[in-house]
Amino acid sequence: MEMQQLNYSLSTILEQVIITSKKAGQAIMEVYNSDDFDVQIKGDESPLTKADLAAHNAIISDLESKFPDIPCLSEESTGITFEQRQSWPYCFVIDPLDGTKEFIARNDEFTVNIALVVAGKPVLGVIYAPVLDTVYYAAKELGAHKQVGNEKADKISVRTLPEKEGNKHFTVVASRRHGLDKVETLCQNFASFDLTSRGSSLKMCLVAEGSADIYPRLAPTSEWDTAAAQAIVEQAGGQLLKLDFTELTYNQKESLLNPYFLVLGDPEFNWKGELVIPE
Ligand SMILES: Nc1ncnc2c1ncn2[C@@H]1O[C@H](COP(=O)(O)O)[C@@H](OP(=O)(O)O)[C@H]1O
Ligand SMILES: [Mg+2]
Repeated sequence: MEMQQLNYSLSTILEQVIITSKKAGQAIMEVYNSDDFDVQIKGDESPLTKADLAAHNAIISDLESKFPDIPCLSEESTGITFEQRQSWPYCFVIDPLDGTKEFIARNDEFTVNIALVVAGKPVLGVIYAPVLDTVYYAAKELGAHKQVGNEKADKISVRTLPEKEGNKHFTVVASRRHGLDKVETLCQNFASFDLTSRGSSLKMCLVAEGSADIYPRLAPTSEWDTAAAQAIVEQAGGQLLKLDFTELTYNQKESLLNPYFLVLGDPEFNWKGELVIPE
């Protein structure tokens, strides 16, 4: 499917999606500050709060009115079958509140994720962290940016691996909650590395902005957890790849679960030669 089928430019969509992500962030903050989360447990045993639903509603009503011909696939959408979405040439892929467990734990590391997927690839992504009032955004051919509050937006890019005592030194970012033992195995050939943790899509933003070198995700995620971040990482010069080093795709299969994946910074480094990929 060609890009020109979209009825809007990516810069028009990006401008609106940033506004929408901040509105969703405000809806989340109202719940965060009220102490009335009303935590329920969903069918997949993940938690759901009033904030997830308030953010979902804010995003859907905004995007449906601004871009009526672009369908929305949100973590909190129900009843959309694969048969229906299979025919979509493009769609928004939305996680209204990524890091619900971090939200409940009150550690501030949660985000609103909105991506535009065209023909299976994320071409635009916005990640907004409401407590940090920080937005990461990117679109194809427009680069990746980070903006804190009302400060000037900075262009971001992945970094070249730093050296320590003559060896490459890696900053590895990992989930607080999932797959840490497997990460240690994956990194066993690194001469030196340090580990840092973040909730939600902020892990991928750390690689995109050149604060971390690799984020291995050896635990389950869904398409809305990665679509926006993949656009940002790629525009920042990095990669988000499956364990066989091929690309992740979106809205191409019935299951919305992602395979395990690697987020890689330095594009010049021989990651394939250095990582110990689990079976
Ligand atoms: N068993 C599972 N299946 C699918 N996704 C899972 C999962 N366990 C965790 N996740 C995903 O991992 C995300 C949190 O990752 P992390 O712990 O790295 O911050 C969750 O985002 P949500 O908070 O949006 O549900 C959820 O989507
Ligand atoms: Mg999520």
